Amino acid sequence: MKPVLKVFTAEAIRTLDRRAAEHGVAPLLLMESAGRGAAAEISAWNRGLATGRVLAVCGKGGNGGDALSATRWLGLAGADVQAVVLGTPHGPTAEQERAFRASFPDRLVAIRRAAELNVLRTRIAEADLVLDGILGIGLAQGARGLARGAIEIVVASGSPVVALDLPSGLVADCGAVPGPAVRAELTLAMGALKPCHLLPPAAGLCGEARVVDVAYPPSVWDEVSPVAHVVDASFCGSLLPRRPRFGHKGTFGKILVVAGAVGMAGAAALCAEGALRAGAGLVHVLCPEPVFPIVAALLPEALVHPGRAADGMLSPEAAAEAVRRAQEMDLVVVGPGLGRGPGPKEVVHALVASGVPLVVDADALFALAQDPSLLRAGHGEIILTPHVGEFARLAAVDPDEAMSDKIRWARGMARSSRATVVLKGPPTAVSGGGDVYLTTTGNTALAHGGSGDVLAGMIGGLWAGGATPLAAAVVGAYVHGLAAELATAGASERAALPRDVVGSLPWAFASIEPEPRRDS
Ligand SMILES: NC(=O)C1=CN([C@@H]2O[C@H](COP(=O)(O)OP(=O)(O)OC[C@H]3O[C@@H](n4cnc5c(N)ncnc54)[C@H](O)[C@@H]3O)[C@@H](O)[C@H]2O)[C@@H](O)CC1
Ligand SMILES: [K+]
Repeated sequence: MKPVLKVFTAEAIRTLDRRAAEHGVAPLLLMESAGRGAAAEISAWNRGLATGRVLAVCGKGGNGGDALSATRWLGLAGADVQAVVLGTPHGPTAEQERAFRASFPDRLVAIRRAAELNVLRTRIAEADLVLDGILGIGLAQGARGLARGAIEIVVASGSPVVALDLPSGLVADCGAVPGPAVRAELTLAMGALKPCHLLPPAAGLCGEARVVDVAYPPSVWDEVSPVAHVVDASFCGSLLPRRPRFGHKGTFGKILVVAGAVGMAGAAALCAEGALRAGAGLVHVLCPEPVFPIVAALLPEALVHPGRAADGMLSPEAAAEAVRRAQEMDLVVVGPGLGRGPGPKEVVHALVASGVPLVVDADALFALAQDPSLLRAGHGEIILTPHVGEFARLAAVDPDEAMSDKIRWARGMARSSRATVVLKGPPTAVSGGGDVYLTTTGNTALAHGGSGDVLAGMIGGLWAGGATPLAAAVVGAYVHGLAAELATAGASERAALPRDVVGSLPWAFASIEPEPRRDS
């Protein structure tokens, strides 16, 4: 079983191509393996469309060659195939053009000028399925010229599209959509996933993304490093902290949750429950005195302490108590529903300065963003759990840029702050400054206020239970998403709430726990 799915940049794929050629594997052999694999995948995906009228729209580069090869194989299997080639192909793509003409005479038309694009319009109207081979990883900016015209025609046609490697018009290495781009029902990533298959908004144009094997010599994979890893259940299961059979509540970690304000008592309760359900032995909550009875009533398992309050929030005077209580714990989760003002700011700054291990979430991220230098000066271990908006404020970057390039940004902030960064999803990107891990579990049930509070608590619970900060963050994000999926099995994503998600955690954890579930 593959523990993780690796994600590669366009540059890494070009290195694979180059090294394969240096090992003596001709580009045409790679292209043919990609094309044949794509044809098999398309047939498995929808046999009816794969044996109907199939039109390949091909650029002059390698992506066009993939489409010509795949379509030739579909034609050999009985499909009624046509190809439109834009411009004059070179290299292996020219070989593919010759092979296509030889196999299906009069079924290939070459377009050299924009004025001839009407041919494409006519052919598309007659097709049941379009294979998009206009542009692949060769695109670094918005498509221009013939390619752009062809993309616009494919989009306007509304025909079902299978994209080869990536929907034309996308840039492989990020989720940005720099110009007109094809919307595919199925995208066949050649050799490996690229960031555009995972990151919004580009990932929204890929439809279902599947990987097609390309016949690289196995050794060349060792010569490139993935830019990210998509984690799965077995990988997360292997990262779970062990639960010794004779363990007691002290064995599994003591956590202080510093959270809540008037009107946001639920955030503190959801966070504490997330920590308990992620396995923490003891969870204390420090919240402003006015909400103390509510938090205590919401969660009988937590030990709740009333903190000094001003304006319905913790007051600056509560900072000393927060630090004192923190020092008796394994770690602190600070931020959910904490509010914004001098009290929360003072509390957060004092906790960061104290050096206690911290999960910093929500309003505590806001307090940190007011003085990010504090983060770099802090000497304790810190996990930051921002959503894109919070991240943008902390890193002083445009939110759209942070979202579409979150692999790079998560790693960059982890490096500059020396914290573990959880840049929340979908997908969620986690990095401790080295590898970046993506979790793709979850659904729109998580798009309700309160979800993040549960996640911050879970990460704290896993960390206190013995996971490394990176493992706690990865497993927390993965299982949080799984719990949302379980909470919506046979139920509506719109109606499932964070408390349903938190209630599904026992089953979500069970689905990743390796057997046996306990150590003796
Ligand atoms: N070894 C190989 O030959 C393999 C090729 N593969 C395929 O080859 C693709 C990469 O091939 P290429 O490097 O030729 O790249 P592409 O096929 O993505 O496109 C390159 C072409 O696009 C044009 N172009 C670049 N920027 C443009 C812009 N802004 N507007 C319009 N046109 C633009 C270039 O002039 C060039 O002709 C992969 O995506 C994949 O589909 C893979 O199947 C793996 C094996
Ligand atoms: K394409």
